[in-house]
Amino acid sequence: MRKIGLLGGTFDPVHYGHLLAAQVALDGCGLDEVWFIPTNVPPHKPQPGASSSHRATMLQLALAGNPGFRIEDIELQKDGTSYTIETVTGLQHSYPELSFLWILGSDMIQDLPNWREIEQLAERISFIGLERPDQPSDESRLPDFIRSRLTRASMPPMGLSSTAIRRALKTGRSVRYMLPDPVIDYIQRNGLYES
Ligand SMILES: Nc1ncnc2c1ncn2[C@@H]1O[C@H](COP(=O)(O)OP(=O)(O)OP(=O)(O)O)[C@@H](O)[C@H]1O
Ligand SMILES: O=C(O)c1ccc[n+]([C@@H]2O[C@H](COP(=O)([O-])O)[C@@H](O)[C@H]2O)c1
Repeated sequence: MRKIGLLGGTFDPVHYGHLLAAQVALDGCGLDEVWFIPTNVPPHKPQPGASSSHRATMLQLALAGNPGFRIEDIELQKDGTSYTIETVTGLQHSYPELSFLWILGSDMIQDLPNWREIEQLAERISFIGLERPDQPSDESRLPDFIRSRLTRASMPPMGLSSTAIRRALKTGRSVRYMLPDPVIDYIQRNGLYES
């Protein structure tokens, strides 16, 4: 069965932390591909600063040239909040021949017990967790049913976040080398994150 890693996120904007996380999961966990899933409305954070269409275009620019990466727009096709249980159920229904794993950083690992229908989600899919330097996760605090479905992939710690990038852009500081140049050009051409 082909193994597909799913990296869900707001990608507001996409940055090298996302891209490296996807690449180490691909290489380290024997995945065939990683699909990036931009949320419509994220469940546990404020509305994104950029529209769905801008976030999807930035993602497209960032993924160009990597045959192992692609965008899956299932969440953008639906109105309202994007719950992972619905996304995973939908993808497993559409692609019964594929095996899916959900990739997430340590901030989200800590948050898993609060996700919608997490027991059912953990029965459907296992998780690949990556440490973020600023947000260490304590696995011993996770319930057994999540811990038993969690594999770690090791990643050179990258203290990048979309929040820090939006803040830098707002105050006119450079974001060079934090995200791909074509994405920076797109942000500037479209005047994103200025206010
Ligand atoms: N630097 C990073 N290292 C490892 N994982 C990351 C990193 N940045 C984001 N991720 C993971 O990628 C997924 C999508 O993240 P998201 O799009 O919310 O980015 P973010 O940088 O956390 O955004 P924001 O700062 O707006 O909250 C999440 O699982 C998150 O934990
Ligand atoms: O399904 C849930 O309850 C749930 C709660 C929080 C986050 N998620 C998913 O986790 C991914 C990363 O979330 P975020 O907030 O860091 O963009 C994204 O795909 C979200 O839809 C999902």
